[in-house]
Amino acid sequence: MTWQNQQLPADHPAVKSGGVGVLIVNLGTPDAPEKGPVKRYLAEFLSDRRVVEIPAIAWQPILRGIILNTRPKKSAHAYSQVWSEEGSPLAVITRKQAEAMQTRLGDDVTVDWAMRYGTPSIPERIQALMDAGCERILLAPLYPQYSAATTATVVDKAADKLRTMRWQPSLRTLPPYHDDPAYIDALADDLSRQLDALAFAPEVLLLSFHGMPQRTLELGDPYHCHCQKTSRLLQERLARPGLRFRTTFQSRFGPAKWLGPATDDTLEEEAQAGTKRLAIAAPGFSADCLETLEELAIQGREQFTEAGGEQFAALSCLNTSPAGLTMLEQLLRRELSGWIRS
Ligand SMILES: C=CC1=C(C)c2cc3[nH]c(cc4nc(cc5[nH]c(cc1n2)c(C)c5CCC(=O)O)C(CCC(=O)O)=C4C)c(C)c3C=C
Ligand SMILES: [Fe+2]
Ligand SMILES: [Fe+2]
Repeated sequence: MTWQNQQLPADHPAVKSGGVGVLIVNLGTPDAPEKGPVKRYLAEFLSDRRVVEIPAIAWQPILRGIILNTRPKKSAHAYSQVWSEEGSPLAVITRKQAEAMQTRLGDDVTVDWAMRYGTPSIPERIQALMDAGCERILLAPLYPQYSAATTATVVDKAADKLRTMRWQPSLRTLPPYHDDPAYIDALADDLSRQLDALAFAPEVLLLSFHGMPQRTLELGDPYHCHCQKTSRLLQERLARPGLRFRTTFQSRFGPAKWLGPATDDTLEEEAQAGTKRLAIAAPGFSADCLETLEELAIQGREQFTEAGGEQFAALSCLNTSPAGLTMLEQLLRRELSGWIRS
């Protein structure tokens, strides 16, 4: 960053300028695994019109009258099962990813992190980057597969903040990277390493992506196609004798039809069909979170073993693995091109 004060008149306020910032963003998480904080978080998340595409006049009474009075207790219990000493896994891992990027990218850039819902918020961190002199900001939503409910809503939130600013930073956004060789290589390396380290050889590797309403596919959201392409490219790289792949969608929410096949149904179906050894990976999540640590690793194991399966492993997300960080550095450097020395 450049201090330009020496060029300013003596009575001019101090201004920092000329810096480059990176803002890594993930979905968001409650501040504590308790009913109140979970309710606040869900109220913000599920009021986003990009997430629940039902007119507010119909949706808000259902959300406020039913969902926010029932779900927070259940979700808080689920969060309490995965919460760590340092906090919510999603927030902790995202912070560590940002710290690692700061180390790798060096002093040319200021790296920060934010959550789309909850804290630290996108507007607060954009302001902090501006205050630190970053006139150029690379906004990096860590969603390999684009969806309106994830990637687009991050950009919306940043734009809301920019709308309030007299002196706006220049903004770039990290494109989806679902088929980027750097991403596929990182997943292939990291998942191969994890498969090799298992005490058993799985018959099936289930690749589970977060679900979306089926309607989003019909409306033109590329999410489903991005997930299928990631899955195909990854399968080509992970092929090994005796290993079969399935691509599934998890975390169904609400009564509408969601993308399928559903992860939970598939776990049961596989066990009932005689599969005894199964591993599951979640390539669409950049960081382990409630959806992987509780829904897959805890509930998924129960579903599989109760239906007759014997050996089950939930593989970790890229998180702060060397392969994951190297990929992230590569993607960020590419998008920072022209802004920093390469
Ligand atoms: C990875 C991409 C994600 C997509 C796509 C996505 C869509 C989506 N999610 C919901 C509803 C919920 N998701 C919840 C948690 C959650 N979702 C993602 C990611 C995607 N969601 C993550 C990383 C997390 C974990 C957050 C954490 O704190 O660890 C939840 C909250 C938890 C719960 O109560 O079960 C809900 C609700 C919808 C409706 C949707 C698409 C329209
Ligand atoms: Fe979700
Ligand atoms: Fe879930």
